[in-house]
Amino acid sequence: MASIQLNNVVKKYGKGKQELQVIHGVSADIADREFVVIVGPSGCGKSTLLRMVAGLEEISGGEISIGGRVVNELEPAERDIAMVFQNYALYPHMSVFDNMAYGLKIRKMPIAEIKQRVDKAAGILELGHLLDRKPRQLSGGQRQRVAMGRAIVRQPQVFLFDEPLSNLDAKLRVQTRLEIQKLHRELGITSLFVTHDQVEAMTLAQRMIVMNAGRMEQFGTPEEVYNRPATTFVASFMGSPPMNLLNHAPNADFGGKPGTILGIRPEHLQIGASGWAVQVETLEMLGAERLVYCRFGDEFLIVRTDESQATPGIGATIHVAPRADRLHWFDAESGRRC
Ligand SMILES: Nc1ncnc2c1ncn2[C@@H]1O[C@H](COP(=O)(O)OP(=O)(O)OP(=O)(O)O)[C@@H](O)[C@H]1O
Repeated sequence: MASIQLNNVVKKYGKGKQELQVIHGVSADIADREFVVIVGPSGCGKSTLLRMVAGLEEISGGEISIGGRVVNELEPAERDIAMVFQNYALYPHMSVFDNMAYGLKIRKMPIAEIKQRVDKAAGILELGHLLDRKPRQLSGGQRQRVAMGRAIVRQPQVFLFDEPLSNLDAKLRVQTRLEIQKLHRELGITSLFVTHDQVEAMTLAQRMIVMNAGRMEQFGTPEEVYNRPATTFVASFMGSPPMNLLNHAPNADFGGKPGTILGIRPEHLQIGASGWAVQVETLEMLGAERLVYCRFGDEFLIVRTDESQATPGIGATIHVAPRADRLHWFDAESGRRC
């Protein structure tokens, strides 16, 4: 059993005048066997949070527990975790087998058991035919699988992934994403996965932690985060193109109170005979779907349509109506969902 508890975790770098707080009290309960993605823009503190769980960064305040045991003071090797990094960190002069076996050898595990574990991991990751190769003789995707194999053979309580797919091309990322999902289904090891890519987060996560500037904005399933974003930050970070956030123009039409922001996703706006009069500024043709960028008073509105609708011309005035059951309201000052 390896749940992970983050209890008001704080991280500060530097001392005195140089002090910089980068994590501002993050709390989250991650269940045994759960796959949780930490997502947020560059610099929001997601790697720092992961490295604190790993024991690679000291914790400035709060508590981290793994499997019910407080690990604040424990060395990385004592935490029963395995980490997969973005740059794979393979030993170039060692074969694939030796790269996967290395961590077990230094723990003085009997060679027969090492062989059995490496063979099993190589089977799961389809690396069996590559065990004699050196890393330079592998593709990027294969190297990434070796890095995962090295984590698997340890049979840890927890997997920590730090942007492991960011060096792969688009096609390989999708494929490796599917492999990681399969791996998690088969092994059921509690996993924390860091990415700045919201598509990766939506597709991999059972639940996700959305971070912004060192704070947790929301912790929920992909559906919750997409359908009920807790803040304007989450609303605009998750979803491409982002949710439209309108400050004033149409609020009164829907009984919006002063000091509120109306959120509406581009796919929940319908072009028709009635609704808000907006002016088309640009169009983006994305194969099956189209994005219509409109000027709406002094605000901007993105509408997502498809080939079933006539494409409006640039400069035209069109009418768009939001789906009344898909409106989101946020407090203008705090940005929090009302
Ligand atoms: N050793 C350090 N000393 C001082 N500040 C640091 C140190 N390491 C990271 N930071 C700062 O902490 C903040 C969070 O960094 P972190 O690497 O966790 O962000 P991130 O969300 O993982 O970003 P990225 O996606 O770019 O890797 C940043 O502002 C960064 O500049």
